[in-house]
Amino acid sequence: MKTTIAIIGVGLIGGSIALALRQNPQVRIVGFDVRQDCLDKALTLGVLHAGTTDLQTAVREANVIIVSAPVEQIYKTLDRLTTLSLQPGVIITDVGSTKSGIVRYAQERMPREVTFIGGHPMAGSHKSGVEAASDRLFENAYYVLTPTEETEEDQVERLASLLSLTRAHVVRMNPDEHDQVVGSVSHFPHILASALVNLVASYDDGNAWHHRLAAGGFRDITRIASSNPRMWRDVLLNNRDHLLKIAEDWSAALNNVVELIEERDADRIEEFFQTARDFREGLPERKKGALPPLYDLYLDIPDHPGEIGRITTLIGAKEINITDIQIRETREDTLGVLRITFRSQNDLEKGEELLHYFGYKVYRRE
Ligand SMILES: NC(=O)c1ccc[n+]([C@@H]2O[C@H](COP(=O)([O-])OP(=O)(O)OC[C@H]3O[C@@H](n4cnc5c(N)ncnc54)[C@H](O)[C@@H]3O)[C@@H](O)[C@H]2O)c1
Ligand SMILES: O=C(O)C(=O)C[C@]1(C(=O)O)C=C[C@@H](O)C=C1
Repeated sequence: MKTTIAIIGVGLIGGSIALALRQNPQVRIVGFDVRQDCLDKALTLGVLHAGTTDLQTAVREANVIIVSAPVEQIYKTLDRLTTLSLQPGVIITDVGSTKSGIVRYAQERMPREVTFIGGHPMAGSHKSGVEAASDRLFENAYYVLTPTEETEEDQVERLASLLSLTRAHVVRMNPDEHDQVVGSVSHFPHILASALVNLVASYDDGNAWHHRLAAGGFRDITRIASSNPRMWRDVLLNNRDHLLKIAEDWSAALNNVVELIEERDADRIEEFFQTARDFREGLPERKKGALPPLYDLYLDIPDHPGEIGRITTLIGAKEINITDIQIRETREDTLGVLRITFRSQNDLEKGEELLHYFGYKVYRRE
């Protein structure tokens, strides 16, 4: 029997879930978005079977409704869903980056015949929109579900079994515990990355060497500062209490380091870095499959006519397959950053070696 899934908000996350679920031929995906252009793109990319800007049409036949809009819009969507005609036994879930507020809100409003189960796939990107969606975005990531004591077990199992098509590890957590943990490993790092970028930007106003010299380290730690500002505005406002506590702990931790520098305490400064390194090295690695960004290579190119042609000729001559090539930015009119997307890991490695051999400075990360 066919299962109909309604995806409410067909962007990066909604689109990625849709792509993963539609691999099962028994699944039919109907998308709803407030923007017709997002639906058009999703239909062109083969993400949806059907798309509509009418919420009632999207959810009428749905057995599972996945709300994948920005957090504030999740609340509004839940309100609207309570007024619409839904299938008996329907499961509604969301993908919001915060959980306590949303789960409480749903519990207070959803009628008995509807099961709401909070959800949060712990993978994503600083990119937005369905064009960045991938069927393997969640592969080997954790997908957190936050059922409550009242949630029927067979409904949780039904949803977990459906979501296993994303190849994520579906786990269960209490919503408040989720918000504390994710606050420290995801939300707070986004604050730090953006605060650091803003600090350097303010220095850069007086001395433009700051952005010119910003190299690998700065780029690595600030990638997530390129994320969608609206999304993160909602996340911070929704995880206020945990974030305020984490910010307090952070201030104390930073003050500790400042003291060590003031006291010129070489041993403890080294210990500080060693402790961080040990924990960082122990983090589980996500072994993903063909997620396209894994095959991206970035290289600085001189702004000479014919330079890109030379690079593609070198790559083509060695029969290395590329799927995309893009000029990312131009620095100081002398250097540009070229992103080359290779078809496979093997192609990427061969391309990297070749370009390095010909004297190009190549990076795996932007
Ligand atoms: N980006 C990430 O890394 C990430 C990871 C996990 C979870 N999330 C969560 O997923 C959700 C979506 O994030 P995203 O990165 O996919 O954003 P996105 O901007 O790529 O997509 C959001 C989509 O929702 C649509 N939308 C906006 N308001 C809507 C409404 N009222 N009803 C229906 N659709 C609406 C937008 O038009 C857009 O197509 C957010 O709640 C976010 O917290 C994001
Ligand atoms: O990879 C990124 O760019 C992300 O920020 C993904 C990330 C994260 O912080 O890890 C961001 C928000 C989510 O809710 C889940 C995952």
